[in-house]
Amino acid sequence: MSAPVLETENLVKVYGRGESRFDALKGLTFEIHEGESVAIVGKSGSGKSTLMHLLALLDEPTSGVVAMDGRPVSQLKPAQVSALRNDTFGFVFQQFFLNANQTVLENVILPLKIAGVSASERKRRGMEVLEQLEMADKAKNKANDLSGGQKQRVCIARALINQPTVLFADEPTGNLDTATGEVVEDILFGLHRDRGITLVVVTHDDDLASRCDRRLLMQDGLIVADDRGEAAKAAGAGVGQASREGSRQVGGHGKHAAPATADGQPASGQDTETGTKTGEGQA
Ligand SMILES: Nc1ncnc2c1ncn2[C@@H]1O[C@H](COP(=O)(O)OP(=O)(O)OP(=O)(O)O)[C@@H](O)[C@H]1O
Repeated sequence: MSAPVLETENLVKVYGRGESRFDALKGLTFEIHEGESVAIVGKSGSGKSTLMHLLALLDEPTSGVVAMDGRPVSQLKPAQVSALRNDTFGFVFQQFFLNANQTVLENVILPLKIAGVSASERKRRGMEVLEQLEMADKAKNKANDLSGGQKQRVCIARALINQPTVLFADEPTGNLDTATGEVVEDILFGLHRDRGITLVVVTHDDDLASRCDRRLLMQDGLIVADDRGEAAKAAGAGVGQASREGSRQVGGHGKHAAPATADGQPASGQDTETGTKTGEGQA
């Protein structure tokens, strides 16, 4: 089986303190392997989004380890974490987080702008990815003019612009009607199948979850089931392997080891995060 791309060890997240303390994650140890599609499922409040934010390096754990290609993220400087996030991850959110007043193309190329890519190269790559998502004809439209499904395609295009190895999607079909949601699902699983992108999806949608290789069921801050599909089991990755393997020490360096940022430049990923979180309502 492929190498783990993400690992956690005894991951804990506590919000608040004193009487308002809330233990959102209570010590999670598991691995996500390169090329897997993983659904994080569970009731509202069980900790799904909290877990995704920690895996995606958008938030820090209270204790425990998140490791990327075997390297604990806590060993990296903030600028390195941001660069790693920007270079390796793509994000798709239920709420789209598009800038309503910018064009489709401008929204899609924002991560490249932050990364300092030249204007001509930005446009070339932006149009390329819009073509892949059959949205090139809308490149000059304002993001606000699009339908929900079109907006989510633009979000996927933006998520792909940096050629991520891991795509995180938080309720990607949550704002879409069933038919449009299926189209978006097909795009995500097509990327997973054809490009080997690792897919980590938080969802309440059983249909979407069932298309993933693996489902992590969360309950009260714990993973209470790690359900792998038959194909994964046949490949020797039966249920329980994650927790057995997870107890081993994480360390070493992999191909996603932090990019050199010795010059201490501001993290492009951090900026990207700000950029991708530009809510429509704020635009
Ligand atoms: N910033 C915060 N401060 C305090 N508590 C928080 C914070 N963020 C989340 N929580 C709490 O942590 C728990 C887990 O939240 P989380 O958003 O991870 O759940 P979820 O499973 O994704 O829920 P949903 O399906 O409703 O989105 C919830 O009880 C939530 O109220």
